[in-house]
Amino acid sequence: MRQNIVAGNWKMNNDLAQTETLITALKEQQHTSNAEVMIAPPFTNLWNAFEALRQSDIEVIAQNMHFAENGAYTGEISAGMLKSIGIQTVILGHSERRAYFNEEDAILAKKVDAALANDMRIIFCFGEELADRKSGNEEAVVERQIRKALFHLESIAFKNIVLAYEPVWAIGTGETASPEQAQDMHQFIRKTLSNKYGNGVGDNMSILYGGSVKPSNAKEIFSKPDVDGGLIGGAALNAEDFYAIVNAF
Ligand SMILES: O=C(CO)COP(=O)(O)O
Repeated sequence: MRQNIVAGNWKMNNDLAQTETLITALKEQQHTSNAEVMIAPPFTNLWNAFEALRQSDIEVIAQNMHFAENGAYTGEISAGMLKSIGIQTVILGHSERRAYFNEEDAILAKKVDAALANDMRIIFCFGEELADRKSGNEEAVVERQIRKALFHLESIAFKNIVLAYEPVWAIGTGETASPEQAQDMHQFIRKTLSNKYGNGVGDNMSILYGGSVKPSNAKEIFSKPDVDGGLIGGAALNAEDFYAIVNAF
C-alpha cells in the first residue's frame, strides 16, 4: 500500500549512550504529519532502540543483513536474528554497501529473497552516480539496478517493498537533486514497474527520495506527486531536524 514514509538512516553513527540521548529527544517531538516514521540505528543499538521505542509510533529498522540463514559468515547478521529481536524492516542496496562492500546486483537479489522469505519489509535503495547523470544514463542505470535485483520476483512480493531513489552524487554532499529531478526519476521508476507488472504495482509503490534532504528542502521535495517520503542521513541525527522533515508532509 502506498504511504508516506520518512526513515532515518543513522549509518555508522551513535554509540549506545548517544543512541539513548537521541531517542529521548525523538520521543519529545510532535508528530503532526501522516508519514510513517522509521529509524535505522547500527546493529549494536537495535535491541536497545527497539525496547525504548516499543510504545511509540517510530519503527526501528536495520541497515543491512546477510542473505544466509546462519553459518560461517563472520561479522554478519541474518534476517532470522533481526526478526528474533522484533525488527521487521531492513534497508538493502544502499550505495555505501554497493561501493564499499562490493554488494552487487546478484548479491542484493539474494538478500531481497532472504528478507521476503522471512516476511520482512525491504527498503530497497538504488541510484546513479554523477558520471551516469552527466552522460544522460541515469534512467538506464536505475532501470538496471531495479531489474537485476527485483524483477525475478512475483508481483505479490512488491507489497513488502519500498523503493528509495538515492542519487549517489546527492548523498552527504549537501547537493540535493532538484524536486523536478526527483519527480522525473520517481515517475520513471513507477512507469518501469507498471510496464513489467501492471499499474497495480507501479501505482501502489511507495518511492522515497534520499540525498541531502533537510528541513529547508523537504517540503518542496515531498510536494512532488511521485515522491512518497525520504530516506534521511545526516539530518536524521538531530531530533528537531528529523521531525521537521517528518512533518513536512
Ligand atoms: O544516504 C542517505 C540515506 O540513506 C542520505 O544521506 P544524507 O541525507 O546525509 O545525504
